[in-house]
Amino acid sequence: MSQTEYDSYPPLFRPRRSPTLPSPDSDDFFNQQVPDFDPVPVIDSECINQKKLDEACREWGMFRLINHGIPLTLLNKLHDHAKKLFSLAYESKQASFTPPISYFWGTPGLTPSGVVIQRDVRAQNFNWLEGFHVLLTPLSQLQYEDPMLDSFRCLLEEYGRQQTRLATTIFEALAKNLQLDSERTRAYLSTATGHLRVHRYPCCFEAEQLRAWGIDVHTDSSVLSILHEDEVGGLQVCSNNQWFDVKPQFDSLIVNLGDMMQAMSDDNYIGAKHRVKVNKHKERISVGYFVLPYEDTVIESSKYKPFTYADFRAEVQRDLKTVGYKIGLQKFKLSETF
Ligand SMILES: O=C(O)CCC(=O)C(=O)O
Ligand SMILES: [Fe+2]
Repeated sequence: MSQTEYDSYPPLFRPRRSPTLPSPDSDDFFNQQVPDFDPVPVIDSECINQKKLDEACREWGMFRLINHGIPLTLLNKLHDHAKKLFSLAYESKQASFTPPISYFWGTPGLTPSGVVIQRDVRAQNFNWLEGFHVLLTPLSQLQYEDPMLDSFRCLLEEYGRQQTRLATTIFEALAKNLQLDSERTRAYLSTATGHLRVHRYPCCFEAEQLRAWGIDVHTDSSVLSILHEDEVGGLQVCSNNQWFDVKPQFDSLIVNLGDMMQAMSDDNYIGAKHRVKVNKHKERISVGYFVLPYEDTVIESSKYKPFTYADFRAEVQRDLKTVGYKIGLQKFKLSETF
């Protein structure tokens, strides 16, 4: 890449001196080798094994979904388009996108419409990523004049439809295992809240000095998140206090449970703790789908005070502004009674 090609990077991410070329045998933490072994439990979407699904949710809060039915051509096109848009000049990305597709960088902490939440000064560590936050429901009522943007919109819409289908199937299987009654099953998943985050993780040339993360350790606030990633790798998941590299596999998806699912399951299922490493020499693209409960539905749980997603989101936004990070479910936990 020539120096001008870094025009697409947010200024803070641009190399301060010429980036060093990768040495062929370097195999350090930031110069990832794709792991041979994949630790994440596998679930076949065409024939869901309820017991295996239950175990994966209890132990990992994450599983790999195979036979998901999303055409590879759609995935390829979506990634190609995303790469093209990310390679536009940073200033033009900042200027050209408004909801329902908004551009962000440096933090995944956004308001529902995709505006970066200004965090407390103590948390001015940047996450080494940029992205498009996409609201799916309004997307279908819109057309862009720019043909490139409009074909991106069409791909996002189709991808969103596929994700809605999968999220519904997965949630029904989870609700069955948890024996949620049909009224709760209906109220706990609102596919109208579905949104996408298309990410690019730029190269981080000074990874050792900066100690940066693509995304720092977190749990998602969602009911479910469904991730598709390219072949670069970098996603890690924590299970039983140990970190594992998730093996990138272009033809499968990674599903992780969010905080809402953890609360709905009375803590029997885990909201997966995960993070993304930076890479010194390769950019990475991933696309996440996130789905929430209806905002005013009260989530009843034996472990938490009754709360709505709107309460939860307000608390998370307050925490980001005041302490700089998300405290999350802990804030709603009922004190243990002995
Ligand atoms: O890019 C990834 O692999 C993970 C993204 C993620 O964790 C998130 O957006 O919450
Ligand atoms: Fe996440």
